Amino acid sequence: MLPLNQNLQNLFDIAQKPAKIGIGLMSGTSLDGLDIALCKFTGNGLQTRFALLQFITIPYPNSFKKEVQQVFARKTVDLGKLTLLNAYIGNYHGELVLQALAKWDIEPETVDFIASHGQTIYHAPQRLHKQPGYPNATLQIGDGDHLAVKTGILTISDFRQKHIAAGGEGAPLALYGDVLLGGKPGENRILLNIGGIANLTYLPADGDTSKVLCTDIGPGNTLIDAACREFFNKTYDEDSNIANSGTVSKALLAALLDHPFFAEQAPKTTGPELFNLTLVEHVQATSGTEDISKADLVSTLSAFTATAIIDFIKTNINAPELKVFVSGGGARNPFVMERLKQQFDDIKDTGSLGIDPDAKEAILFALLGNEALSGEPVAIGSNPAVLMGKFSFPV
Ligand SMILES: Nc1ncnc2c1ncn2[C@@H]1O[C@H](COP(=O)(O)OP(=O)(O)OP(=O)(O)O)[C@@H](O)[C@H]1O
Ligand SMILES: CC(=O)N[C@H]1[C@@H]2OC[C@@H](O2)[C@@H](O)[C@@H]1O[C@H](C)C(=O)O
Repeated sequence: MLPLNQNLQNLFDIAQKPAKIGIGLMSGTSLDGLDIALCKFTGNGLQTRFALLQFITIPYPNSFKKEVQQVFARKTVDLGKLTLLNAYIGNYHGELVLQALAKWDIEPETVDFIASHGQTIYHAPQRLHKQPGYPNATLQIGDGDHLAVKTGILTISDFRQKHIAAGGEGAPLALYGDVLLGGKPGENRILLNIGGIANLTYLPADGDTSKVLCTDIGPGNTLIDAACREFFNKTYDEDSNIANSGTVSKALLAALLDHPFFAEQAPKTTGPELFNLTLVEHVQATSGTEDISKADLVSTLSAFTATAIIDFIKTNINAPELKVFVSGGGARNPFVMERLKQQFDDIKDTGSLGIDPDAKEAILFALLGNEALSGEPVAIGSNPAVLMGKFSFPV
């Protein structure tokens, strides 16, 4: 038998390690920064055990956000810019990983793999694009080869394409992490992530995976952030100061909740391609609420996020003694959280499960990387049973 080349030999060796050190990277739709989670894994599948060794969010400078916003969730873009950004982001994320490792005093050689989500640029499930003959589609940029070469670490990336190839919408991938790490026999649990978009996983007390539901719900922070950027020159509504200074417009809230997306059957996915300020302007025009103040608008958009979540859970999840565990930046939005607390008796953040609420999505990608290396496809209801991610070698 011929010897394996160096890349394949290293891959083989890493895959066989009983304990692996992996870095999960998430750059979400909020474009606030790169989440970097250094994790240790033993086992795989339902036997996975993990420890979060280090976590940091490295904020993006405004100049970078502006660059990405030129192509983000836009139907028409400068293809030259998109091409440059694909390479730039891969390399930049590699630099940020090296910075984080230096800060933690950890040698890159001690890390077995990086699992990188990349930056979603456009998410186009059929329900959005409605073009006959075209499949569900999604695009994440920040090429894994650049990360691997920059850091010298085996990199696994572009996780969503396999999910689509196997019949999914490419999201939410939280399903796989939540089922492996978040369930507890005897407890009806909801793991709710309020990022740019809000999504949840319902894990039933009896462990019956055919009843597990994982879906996007609607906007999380994306509309609140967009209104703050547009009208207040702020990146987000810190501590809900703006929302609390305004009044919710009942007419606008009802009109927003009337959007057909909410009547569509779950599981379903969405993004800022649908939930954006153009949609809000349109709904304001049709509901005669164009003249409300900008603070009232932020209040109403915050109420929209909370009410869409509450309505979804009340309509779709009929289970007693629900325990709701929240993660994502929205867990720090008091206006949204207050409304959720009024409806659910048992609601806490995922920290009470030992999962840092800010790190949860970065941990998810590290976990998906661990599965890609040494797991087996896990069947959860009718969800695609696949191992996801593409391998990039440092040399
Ligand atoms: N103190 C706070 N008050 C209000 N909102 C906050 C606060 N801290 C964070 N947020 C919200 O959280 C957002 C960041 O959330 P997060 O990092 O979960 O987004 P993301 O990872 O980009 O999302 P996604 O899950 O959609 O990919 C901010 O843009 C802001 O809207
Ligand atoms: C296409 C895409 O990037 N979707 C994100 C986004 O952010 C939240 C929600 O929309 C979720 O569906 C998904 O990310 C998480 C990590 C997921 O796949 O579970």
